[in-house]
Amino acid sequence: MLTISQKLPWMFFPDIIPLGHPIFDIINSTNPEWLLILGNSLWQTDWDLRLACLLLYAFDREDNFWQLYGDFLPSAEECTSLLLATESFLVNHYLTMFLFPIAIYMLQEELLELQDPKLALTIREQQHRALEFWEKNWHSGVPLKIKRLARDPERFIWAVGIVQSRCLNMQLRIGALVQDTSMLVPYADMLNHSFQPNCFLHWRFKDRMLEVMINAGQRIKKGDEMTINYFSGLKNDMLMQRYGFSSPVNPWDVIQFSGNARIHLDSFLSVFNIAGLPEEYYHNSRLSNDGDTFVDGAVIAAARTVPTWSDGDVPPIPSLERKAVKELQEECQQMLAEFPTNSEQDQKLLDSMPEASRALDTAIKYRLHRKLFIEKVILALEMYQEQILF
Ligand SMILES: C[S@@+](CC[C@H](N)C(=O)[O-])C[C@H]1O[C@@H](n2cnc3c(N)ncnc32)[C@H](O)[C@@H]1O
Repeated sequence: MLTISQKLPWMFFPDIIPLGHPIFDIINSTNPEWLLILGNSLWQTDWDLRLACLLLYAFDREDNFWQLYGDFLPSAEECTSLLLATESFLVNHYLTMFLFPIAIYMLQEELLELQDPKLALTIREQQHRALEFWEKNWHSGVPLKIKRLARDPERFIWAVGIVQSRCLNMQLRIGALVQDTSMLVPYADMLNHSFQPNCFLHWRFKDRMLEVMINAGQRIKKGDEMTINYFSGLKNDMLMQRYGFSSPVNPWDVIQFSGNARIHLDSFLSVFNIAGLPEEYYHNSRLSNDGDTFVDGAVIAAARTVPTWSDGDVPPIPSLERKAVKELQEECQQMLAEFPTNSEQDQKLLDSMPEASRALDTAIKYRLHRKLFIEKVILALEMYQEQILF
């Protein structure tokens, strides 16, 4: 396990850096504040740069476990982190598939394929930040024992991508001290994320062990995948920033509506048998028909994101409710129309390039997931207006 904590002396557990090693000074020059969510970004502080330095140091130390574990980590080509997105020559599939019979090659940026300029900009900023850090600390005059940790910026940016996508951020109690800590935990870092996980992680402070526990009410059969919830409440753009994946059924995803139309939350929730409070909405499938698979995280997200009247504001009137549904659907259609491609084209594009780089594949899936989410909201609104019962 590699851990780095916020407060001085930042504890290494185990403590692997000998006093006086120059990597110690490089880590010490970073901002030790821990995980702030500022605006749209999760990383205004340097926990990832600090842990990347530590990881690179661990790889370099002879007979260290991390030299072996490195074989389990994804290579730059395999890692989904968008920090590794590059400029690449990509066959312009829209043109080849839909307009021209001959392949037209164009210089495309993988990040543009997100079809989300704000997210692309954030990732670009993250890339520059990592690059600047490498340039500052890996200049030509540094000693060989630093130089060989990351001979080129790609190696350092890969380490930051690994750290961001595989690190756990936890509050640990060690003795009387409670520390905000970033940890790379071998094997636990192989667990995938789920919005309905069957496991969770627990820090056993007595013997400093991280346990994988099974969630209450869950059974894991042989062959079942064990999953955990990386972070509650992360929208797809945030999941992309940190982990390089997105989901079409992320219950936390959001659509920013700008019109005045609103529907009644209680009637919407009851049509889809969604129960609980906004922070813990769940689908009460026992109340639904057998085999009802329509409600998933996307419909739960719709309940959170569609503008609604709160209880007691105004009584629901069917004709007004239907009018509001229409307006909300039109706004969703407008959002879909503003994308340069539709979901069908995105899916075809994905199917047509099984050899695409991980970053490109991830970027196209992200924009596809966005569209599938909006389409599901449109459909949910359609079903709602058909089923409003008063
Ligand atoms: C902590 S690692 C999990 C183990 C990883 N799948 C592996 O093979 O080593 C995090 C990475 O796994 C992938 N991942 C985790 N959960 C996922 C999910 N629900 N959907 C798609 N990719 C996921 C993403 O690439 C993410 O960056």
